[in-house]
Amino acid sequence: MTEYVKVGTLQISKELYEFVQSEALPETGLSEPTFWKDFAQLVTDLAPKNKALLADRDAFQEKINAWHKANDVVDFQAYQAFLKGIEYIESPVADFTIGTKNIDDVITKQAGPQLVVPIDNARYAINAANARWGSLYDALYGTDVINEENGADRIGAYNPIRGEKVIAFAKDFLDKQTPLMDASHKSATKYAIVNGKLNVSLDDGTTTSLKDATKFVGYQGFTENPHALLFCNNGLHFEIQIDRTHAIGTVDKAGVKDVLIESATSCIMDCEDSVAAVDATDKTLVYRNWLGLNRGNLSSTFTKNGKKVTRTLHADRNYIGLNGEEITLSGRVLMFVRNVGHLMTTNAIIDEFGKEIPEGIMDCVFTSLMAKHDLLGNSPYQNSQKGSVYIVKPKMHGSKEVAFANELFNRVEDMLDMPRYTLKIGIMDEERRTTLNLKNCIYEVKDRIVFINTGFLDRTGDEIHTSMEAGPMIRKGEMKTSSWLNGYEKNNVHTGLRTGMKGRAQIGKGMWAMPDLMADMLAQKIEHLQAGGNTAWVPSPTAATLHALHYHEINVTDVQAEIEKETKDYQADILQIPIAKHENWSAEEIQEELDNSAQTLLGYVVRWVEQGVGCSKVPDINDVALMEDRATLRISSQMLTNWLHHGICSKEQLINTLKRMARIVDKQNASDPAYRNMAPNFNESVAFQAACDLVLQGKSQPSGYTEPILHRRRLEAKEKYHVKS
Ligand SMILES: CC(=O)SCCNC(=O)CCNC(=O)[C@H](O)C(C)(C)COP(=O)(O)OP(=O)(O)OC[C@H]1O[C@@H](n2cnc3c(N)ncnc32)[C@H](O)[C@@H]1OP(=O)(O)O
Ligand SMILES: O=CC(=O)O
Ligand SMILES: [Mg+2]
Repeated sequence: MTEYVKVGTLQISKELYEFVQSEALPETGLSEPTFWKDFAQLVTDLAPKNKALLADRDAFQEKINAWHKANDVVDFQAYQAFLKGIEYIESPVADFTIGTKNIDDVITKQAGPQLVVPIDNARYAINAANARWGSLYDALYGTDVINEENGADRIGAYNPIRGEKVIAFAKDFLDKQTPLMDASHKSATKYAIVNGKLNVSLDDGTTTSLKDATKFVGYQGFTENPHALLFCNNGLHFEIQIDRTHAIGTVDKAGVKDVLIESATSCIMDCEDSVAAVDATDKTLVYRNWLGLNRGNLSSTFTKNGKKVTRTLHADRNYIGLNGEEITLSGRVLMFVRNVGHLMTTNAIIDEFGKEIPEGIMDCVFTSLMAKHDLLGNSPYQNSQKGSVYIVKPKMHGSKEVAFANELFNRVEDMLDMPRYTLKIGIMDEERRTTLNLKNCIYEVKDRIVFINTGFLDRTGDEIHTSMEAGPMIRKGEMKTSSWLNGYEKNNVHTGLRTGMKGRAQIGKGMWAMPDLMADMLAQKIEHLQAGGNTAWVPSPTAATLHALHYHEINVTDVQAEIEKETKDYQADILQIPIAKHENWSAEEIQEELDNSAQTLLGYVVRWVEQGVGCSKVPDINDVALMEDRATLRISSQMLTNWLHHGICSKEQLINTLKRMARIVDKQNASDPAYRNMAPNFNESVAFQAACDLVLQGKSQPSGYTEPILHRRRLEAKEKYHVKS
């Protein structure tokens, strides 16, 4: 049972209250009574507006459902006119350019990977903050980028055959991005700095230098014996690291032990879809970790490979420039924090009417409050060099909801005594009404926006839910190549560029959701840059290091300059509903799709509900480990709901599929001592019941979101299994 402290008209969970009083508020210059008084007023003023916006969502959905029941979607003109008539498609505002100021260079000048991490996991979150720099040798050695042919397997201790392949790959990278005049880095025997230039001795006794001397920018150590050489290419850095006493350096002709890559330039510390935070205890952990990141003192101690490790934030990296000047590069990513959207309420704080307050309002206040410590220099490290706080706001539908976020940000700035537009916003373009009205959405925050990003996973869930009544949807795997999705991706980049984001903001692309398939990522994710994205999401630091290689290959600014010339309007593509021509599906194909969705859904839900894990690697039907979070769950649950609704499968078939897949998921988790089987007592399993709710009640879930059911069932599980809340 949550214990509350009454402060003015609010009741605040004791745990959260004490955390704010003793850890978050001190050294912010804010007075506690004023803080809570302002907080109460904020809730009084904004909670009703928040509620009204949610009612608008429901009203739109009802109208759309009714239209589909009464009309044939093939009549595209009528459909488009209907959406305009109900103002689901808004009238576009006049052309404008964003005017955001005080944005860090990472956003305006550096194209690079964006890592996402569940913030409730301190070990991962610190790792993510430190993922600015990553070892190329480790990223190659540990993943399938280097194949296991000809004895190069990954098993056991260091395999020199594999090591050779790693080194060859890395030297090919050097030859491509920082080529030598008439020689390969593979022939280098010594690197030195002579007269402010890189001098490379070769194994034939000659010396050479770089083809483009400007790419070499600094070093560590001595000119005769540097231990790090710093290069910059397309705005991203990397180091050749030299150590002739190191196990790898000793067998390398030039003593090279590694290539250190500037990897995740920015990172999203996620309070949303990758965490399971359902009550005051969970939310306090989320806020405490974010505070620790902003105060620079978050640490995590754990045992790895039999050794006790304490992980803390990395310091900056220092080099000597070619004129002897000192160069300092950040040792950490630029941190964004993703708040929750407008939907959920939280029992961590109860308002004057005895009601839970909107969680999005609470997140905005507290994540901004923690970030004030960064602004005030209460940390040995600085996140923003420009005095900004970077908040990602997900799951907004249309421009009125963005305007509401802007109002909330204004109010929070006033409350926390921050200059106007300190709080920057990243808009997730991941709901259909935002995609269709993206220009208007950007306009509402034109002086604080720093990114738009295609959250294609949520967006796919919303596509299915919005058009639930239009017909059965195409299979999950076909979504990627569908017209609406391609139109949506293009529209995002074009709208960003037309509103002046080139050189001013991030235009981001979505998550690589197969964390173990790094060879495929390396082959495919370059498309995100070719499509004009100056950042794209990766699930792990290793993926960030490998994805960074793409930014060395392609100069995104040049790509954006080309795309800027195009004038196509993508609305007609975006409105192509992905209805299936299902008549040709065989029984096997249908069952295969049901199995696949049911397996990933159960594999994710069981850990969420029973263990409070918000992001998991779950094997699909082909044993490919997929990153599953609440957005991928939204897709699989809405997919199953849609097929059930349109009679592609029966309820009995669906439940039998879930039961069969539950047994498989139980087996997959057999080695986890904390795991509770779902089979055979399905009625006893809170997780299995949650999965059934998600599918059977999917039609009535707001926008097809999974949060309401997950939260309810997680709270039930916490009570049943006596987990502290
Ligand atoms: C649609 C959307 O909203 S997408 C955004 C939400 N998704 C995410 O945030 C995905 C983030 N990624 C993750 O949470 C994880 O990578 C998962 C759950 C997918 C896989 O986790 P695991 O199964 O533990 O991964 P795995 O065993 O391969 O790797 C663990 C190691 O990698 C590190 N790691 C993995 N992912 C991350 C990450 N995102 N950030 C930092 N470190 C990470 C861990 O710290 C750990 O290293 P350590 O032992 O030195 O601490
Ligand atoms: O948040 C990301 C998404 O794809 O959804
Ligand atoms: Mg999302």
